[in-house]
Amino acid sequence: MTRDYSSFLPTSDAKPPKAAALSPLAALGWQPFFAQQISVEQMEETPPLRVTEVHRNGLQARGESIDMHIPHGPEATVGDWILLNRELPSASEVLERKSLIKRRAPGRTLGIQLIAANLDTVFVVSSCNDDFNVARLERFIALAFEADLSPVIVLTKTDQCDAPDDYIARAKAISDQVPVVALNAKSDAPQTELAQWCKPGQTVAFLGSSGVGKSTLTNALAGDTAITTQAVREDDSHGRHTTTRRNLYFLSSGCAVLDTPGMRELQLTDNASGVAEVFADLDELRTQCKFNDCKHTVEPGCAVLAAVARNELDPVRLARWQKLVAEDLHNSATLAERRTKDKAFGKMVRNAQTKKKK
Ligand SMILES: Nc1nc2c(ncn2[C@@H]2O[C@H](COP(=O)(O)OP(=O)(O)OP(=O)(O)O)[C@@H](O)[C@H]2O)c(=O)[nH]1
Ligand SMILES: [Zn+2]
Repeated sequence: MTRDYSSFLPTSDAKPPKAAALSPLAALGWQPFFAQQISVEQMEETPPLRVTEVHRNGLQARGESIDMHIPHGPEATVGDWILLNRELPSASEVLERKSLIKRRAPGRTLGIQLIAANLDTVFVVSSCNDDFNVARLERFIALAFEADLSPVIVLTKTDQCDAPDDYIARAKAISDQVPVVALNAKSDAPQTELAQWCKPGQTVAFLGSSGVGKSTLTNALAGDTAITTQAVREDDSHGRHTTTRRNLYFLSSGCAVLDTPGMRELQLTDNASGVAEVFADLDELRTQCKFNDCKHTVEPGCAVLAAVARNELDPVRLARWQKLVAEDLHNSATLAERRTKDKAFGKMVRNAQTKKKK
């Protein structure tokens, strides 16, 4: 039997297939992961809204034909989905997150800052110049892995650099799980080079220090979508006002982009598995050390030090790994201590109150 496949072949006047039209919610990044958390009745009663901005006095959130301010209440960050409580918006519920980027709050000794929720891809941006710093890239990548995200390294300003290949090689050496893209952010390159991660219905973000080209990349992806960078005034840890921004933009292509301010200080906390994933080889090697609690400094039978001695491991990279592990342990421990103290204090207060009532 001969089969006729002609109906599957493109006809001579075939036009390129159009991107499937997204529903209004899908265009905001609504995905099956969120839909399965609520019933159709709940969708009507408490419509889902996506948090597009975080302000000092609340959140800005958008849904189907809704764009509104939500007063403080839900513990949400940019990218979160909340179920709007129409009577009491501040009591709106936050849906379970697909991914969450957090860091230790800068300045303050304790506390966690939620940076972005429900991203699909995070672009870790650095430039082919003095900004380039392997330790900082590893830090951002550990943060992304810990957040359940697949990171991509983007190296900008290739047009201002004589030897971008050197930067590209160093970036590629960080992890074989992380693709590296090098480009001139001010050209057409971002649209094509980043296209595979910026599909309709996806949410992406750019993370990196100030001046590496995050806004330039956002604008390049936006094409003709007008993007106005809105400055948001926030209190910093010392009660001073600082101008920051963290906005989620919805591009006409159907992709959502989060533009974050430059982050130089990035302290990891509760990030052990993210660090282990970046340094997967070292994490494997350490299991072969003679002692379980080996610090890989002077111990006999240390498999890590043996690899250094055989020139199979760069001691500088080892030092970076040890620093991140130590920092994460320290920050996670102080936070856990604080939580225990808070609990103990709460109990003491409750006890005192019950005694008073008696
Ligand atoms: N030549 C060249 N200039 C670039 C490139 N990427 C960014 N720039 C320029 O670098 C400067 C900083 O870029 P921004 O996009 O504002 O950097 P940012 O990361 O958003 O910085 P913050 O807003 O401070 O976090 C701007 O003047 C850009 O035009 C690039 O690939 N090539
Ligand atoms: Zn060891």
